[in-house]
Amino acid sequence: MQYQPKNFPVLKNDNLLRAARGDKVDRVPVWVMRQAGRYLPEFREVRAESDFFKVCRTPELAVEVTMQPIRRFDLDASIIFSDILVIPQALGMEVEMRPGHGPVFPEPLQDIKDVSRLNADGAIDRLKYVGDAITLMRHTLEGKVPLFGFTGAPWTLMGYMIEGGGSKTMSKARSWLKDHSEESRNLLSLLTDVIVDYLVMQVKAGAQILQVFESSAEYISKEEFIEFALPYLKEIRIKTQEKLNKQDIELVPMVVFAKGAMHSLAEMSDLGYDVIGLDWTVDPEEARKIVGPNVTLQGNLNPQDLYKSQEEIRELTRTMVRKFGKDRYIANLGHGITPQTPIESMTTFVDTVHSAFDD
Ligand SMILES: Cc1c2[nH]c(c1CCC(=O)O)Cc1[nH]c(c(CCC(=O)O)c1C)Cc1[nH]c(c(CCC(=O)O)c1C)Cc1[nH]c(c(C)c1CCC(=O)O)C2
Repeated sequence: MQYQPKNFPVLKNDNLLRAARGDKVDRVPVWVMRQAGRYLPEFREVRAESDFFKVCRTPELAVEVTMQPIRRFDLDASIIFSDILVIPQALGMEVEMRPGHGPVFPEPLQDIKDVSRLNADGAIDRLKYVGDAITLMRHTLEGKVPLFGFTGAPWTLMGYMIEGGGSKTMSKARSWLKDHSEESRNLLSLLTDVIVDYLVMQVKAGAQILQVFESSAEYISKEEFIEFALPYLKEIRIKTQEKLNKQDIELVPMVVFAKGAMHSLAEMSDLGYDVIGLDWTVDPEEARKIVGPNVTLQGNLNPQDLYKSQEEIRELTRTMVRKFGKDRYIANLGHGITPQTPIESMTTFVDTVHSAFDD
């Protein structure tokens, strides 16, 4: 089947894009990281039938799970179902998603010589299925809400590629930064170039806003973050916009979410991203003071708070939203929603965001 990235339905609810650009909104927009996930029984049903990466690679299945939270909750954005680890796959690395364990690379990068195994030629062609899912999703959404594309950031991808999966410390990857700085920089640059082309491809396919996940920033020091993460995050923003401009494609807002890097909010506010995603460790008013008025903030309820009573969730959410204020703000959790979260808590969260300024 051919998916044509044109004649998309007109966007009806553009509150999230307006918030990202700093324009006035009718209501505070809200979406949730991992909003398509195992806390939804209909998601578990799809996953019972199909392997994780099969869902990613089959546009009809990816669109089905992307639509699931949109059907259930009054959300202001959708995010295409995929994973950050599709990039290492496209570079030739094998990645499995093991139930109850998470991602596993049977053959991680064990030595700097292994970097030569990576094959960036044709990587974007091998990721065409993500573009196809995005295009089909734009048609399926009928303009209800905007669609996010996303990518992992270079340091986070490098970490998984070296550790061979999740890690409590990322110590092997960190020792590359220390003992093989130059080779680490080469790897981070290689990833940056692929990421830029991947993001441009997603926008061409129909993504209306982009989020860059630097989820493993939490494992490195501020000094390492400034040396090995920030420059590449900046390059991604600049080069993606340059390439879109050159091809006469309208720019889309860009979000940077660096979990565990709240020590560097001032530095992040200089990267030129429209939106900074906050994890739950930072106070909304403190964050606003540090970044100034010209960037949108996104976040940041602790996902664990969704295990509290509905009354407590209402109170915490309302307080948070009122601290951020109505302008230049997108409500979200401070990280992904977790599998055991009661569905009712998600409804309470979303509806409380929308009513936070009603009186
Ligand atoms: C680090 C990272 C990964 N993937 C991602 C990140 C960055 C964000 C973050 O920090 O959470 C990003 C991601 N992964 C997924 C999305 C989909 C879109 C969304 O709804 O947000 C997004 C944006 C689906 C997924 N990706 C994964 C699931 C759950 C696995 C399953 O369905 O079997 C989902 C819904 C698996 C995954 N994928 C990854 C891990 C570590 C795991 C296992 C952890 C877990 O089991 O929750 C890598």
